[in-house]
Amino acid sequence: QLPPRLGVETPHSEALIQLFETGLDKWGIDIFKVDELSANKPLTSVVYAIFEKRDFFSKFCIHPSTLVSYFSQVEQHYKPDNPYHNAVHAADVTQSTHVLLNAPSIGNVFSDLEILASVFACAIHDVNHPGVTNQFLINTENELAIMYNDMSVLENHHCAVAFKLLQNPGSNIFSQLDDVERRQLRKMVIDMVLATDMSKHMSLLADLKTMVETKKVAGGCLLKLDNYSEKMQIMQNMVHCADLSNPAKPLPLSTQWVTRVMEEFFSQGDREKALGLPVSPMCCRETANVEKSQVSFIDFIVHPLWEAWTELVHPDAEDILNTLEQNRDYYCELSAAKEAEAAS
Ligand SMILES: COc1ccc(-c2ccn(CCC(=O)N3CCOCC3)n2)cc1OC1CCCC1
Ligand SMILES: [Mg+2]
Ligand SMILES: [Zn+2]
Repeated sequence: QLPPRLGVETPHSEALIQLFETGLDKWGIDIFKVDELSANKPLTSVVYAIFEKRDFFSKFCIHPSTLVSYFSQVEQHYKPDNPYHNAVHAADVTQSTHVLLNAPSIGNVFSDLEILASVFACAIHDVNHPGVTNQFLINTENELAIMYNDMSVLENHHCAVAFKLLQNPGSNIFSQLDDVERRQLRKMVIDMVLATDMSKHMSLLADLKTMVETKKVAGGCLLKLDNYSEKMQIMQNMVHCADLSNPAKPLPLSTQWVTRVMEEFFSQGDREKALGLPVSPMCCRETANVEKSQVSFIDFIVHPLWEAWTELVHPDAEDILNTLEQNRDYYCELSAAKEAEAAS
């Protein structure tokens, strides 16, 4: 028999259905409200709503109860005590990618299987995140760093956990795919999740810029990309953009994410201090300059990436880039005001 609407038991199901009716396809849905209304099952409810909206249940013969069984386990494997890397972040990145996929200029570029892979990759991209960086795991010779030989340690772990959970009884949402599709999906998901490792950022962005230049030459429209590597480049950058989309969301959402990521960094800094390790950049709660860090993060990482993405899908992401630039100015002014206050 069918699971509850949106796959989650909550006293606020009507309000949640309303919120998805108006906001699921919008950049800037209040994902923290989704967390509240879904009784802290934001990921399961967001994935269920997207699968329903994209008709994935029938396209891929997925029984709703199988989806709920699998993503409830995935959701449980996101650590709720992480201020940042928790199921709300996973739901946020998944819903953000769902919106990016709706851009008219990439409307007919991706197959249903590629869209399924992208949505799935986002949902699981940080599963079982320990709330510390790859560098911390390497520096402390954590068993995960030993397991993955210091290479994209977290991102390899997220993939492995997600695919292991698929093997639990009644949880294999891909059981009705044929072997070729299942192998293709697995490869696409691994390629996307491993690309969320910040150490891949510069090469990913360089390739995106090259593609944008080529696209310009080809008369402005996105070619019907035929080879896997070009398509995968766009999918990897799309998921990476969504993973780095906090500063490009409406300010009330963006500031909440800043508080959360800093809290997670500061607790890592506390642990490094207690271990007698050098405290990582931006992880010292006494000396970190939160606003300045956001401005440099936007100037050196987020804006260049979103500028390239906006060119690729021109003009579909103009509003997102504008919001990013407004938010950057806000943090810049806040930083200057703090400095002025400190000087007075
Ligand atoms: C809301 O603010 C942020 C939101 C997201 C990020 C961010 C950076 C890289 N990623 C991708 C995943 C990754 O590689 N990480 C996860 C964060 O820790 C570093 C390794 N995500 C950074 C953010 O702010 C910066 C960190 C402190 C001030 C500037
Ligand atoms: Mg990650
Ligand atoms: Zn992430």
